[in-house]
Amino acid sequence: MAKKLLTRIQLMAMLLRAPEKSSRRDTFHPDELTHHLKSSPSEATRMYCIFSDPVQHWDNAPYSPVRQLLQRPSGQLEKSGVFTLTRHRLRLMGCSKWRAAFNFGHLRVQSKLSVFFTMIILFSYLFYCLNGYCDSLPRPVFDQQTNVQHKIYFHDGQEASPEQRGAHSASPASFVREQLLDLSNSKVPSNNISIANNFGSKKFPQAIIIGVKKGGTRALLEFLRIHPEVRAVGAEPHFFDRFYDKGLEWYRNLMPRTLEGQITMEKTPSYFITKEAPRRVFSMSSHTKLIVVVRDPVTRAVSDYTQTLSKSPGLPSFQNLAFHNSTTGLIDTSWSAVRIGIYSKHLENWLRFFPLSRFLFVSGERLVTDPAGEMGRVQDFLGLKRVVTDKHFYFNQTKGFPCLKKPEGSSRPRCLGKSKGRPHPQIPFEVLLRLRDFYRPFNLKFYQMTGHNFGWD
Ligand SMILES: Nc1ncnc2c1ncn2[C@@H]1O[C@H](COP(=O)(O)OS(=O)(=O)O)[C@@H](OP(=O)(O)O)[C@H]1O
Repeated sequence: MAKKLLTRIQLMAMLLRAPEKSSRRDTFHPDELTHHLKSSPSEATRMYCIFSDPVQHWDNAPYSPVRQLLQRPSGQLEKSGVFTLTRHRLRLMGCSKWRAAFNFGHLRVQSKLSVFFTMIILFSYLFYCLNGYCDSLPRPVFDQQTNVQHKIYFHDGQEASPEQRGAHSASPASFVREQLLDLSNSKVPSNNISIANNFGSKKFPQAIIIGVKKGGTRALLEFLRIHPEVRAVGAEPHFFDRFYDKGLEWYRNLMPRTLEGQITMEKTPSYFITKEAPRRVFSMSSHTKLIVVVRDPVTRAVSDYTQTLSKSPGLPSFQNLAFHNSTTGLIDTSWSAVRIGIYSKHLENWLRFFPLSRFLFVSGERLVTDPAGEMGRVQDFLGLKRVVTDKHFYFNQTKGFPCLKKPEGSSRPRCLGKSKGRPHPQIPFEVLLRLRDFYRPFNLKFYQMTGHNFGWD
């Protein structure tokens, strides 16, 4: 038993070895060769013999057993022949290179066991994939949900402040590492690589969640992904702001495959504040549906700051960044955390290309207090059946947010990751008040533009 196991291991090692040089032809005797050819077939392995010079080997193999084996049914000798032989026999024939595969028909119990275990591993892998877990292989797409410093730098095309920049490792490698880390931390199921996804085709998104940063965009996307007719990229592609020069085909390739009737989606909240984004999206398709998750700009700014602070603990205080001068109370609109919240300004830019009917404004607050209600509106807007309903949500007391009973690709309940729903630092009341005053006219304008009072004032 042990000996046979050893032989098997030797054989395995042999198969894994680099191609060998043939042994010299004059080292064998015809009788010896015949003896080898008669040996037990159970030891046999299907060998693919590749001759460096087939004609020469043919000429130099005058012994009939060898000749029979080498000769193809057509009588022609080919560069690559298939034989049932042991390694030793192949050496004798002067194979210069060879490859091998197990001849299952001849395997004994131990081998069958190893085949059995291999099959178990394969089936487990298949099962795992079909459940959507194996599609998180590294892809050329980046998620920005917790990549704070990166977002400060790129989110609105503005450079970060020196402190923020100092904390940010701007190298592409670290960026990718952070992005992948973020994806794995948040356990966001992604859709790109999956055995189950090999059907359908990759299409440009018909609907995009274009904003706003810290509005609740991740929650919305994850809720939507429960819908069987929605397929979405898990990570944020950032095509229309950062990677536009990669071209539309690059972008389309990031998309998951969809079947007839399914909607392709993506979310990149920085599109909303990117000047060039409306024109770019429009030139991809003027029919693109645009979803904007908006949240009270004051809370949004604090949320944005909280995220930055979590990555750069040495960050100046909120009020230091929010005000040009704390005594005059002049708001610094060049700080992205403040500027993103001027929704009416950004919307104006989009309305130059898209009619209002192409937009859906989702309330970030209602997405927390009434996720099913808000999801109903979203599904209607996308022309989908109302599949995602209140039965999909439960309120997690510890998290303080609604969570999914059964997210996509999982049978277990799941809340969003730690980067969502972080406790905010205490900001002085008068600072918040001043900021609220600042936003009021912009909010009113935004209510008028959208025909929806979000009740932030
Ligand atoms: N269900 C649920 N679970 C957790 N968090 C939720 C949920 N619904 C909305 N939110 C709010 O989403 C805020 C983060 O917004 P985004 O996902 O748009 O952030 S990001 O721009 O992608 O970084 C996040 O902001 P913070 O509370 O400041 O962390 C949440 O308030």
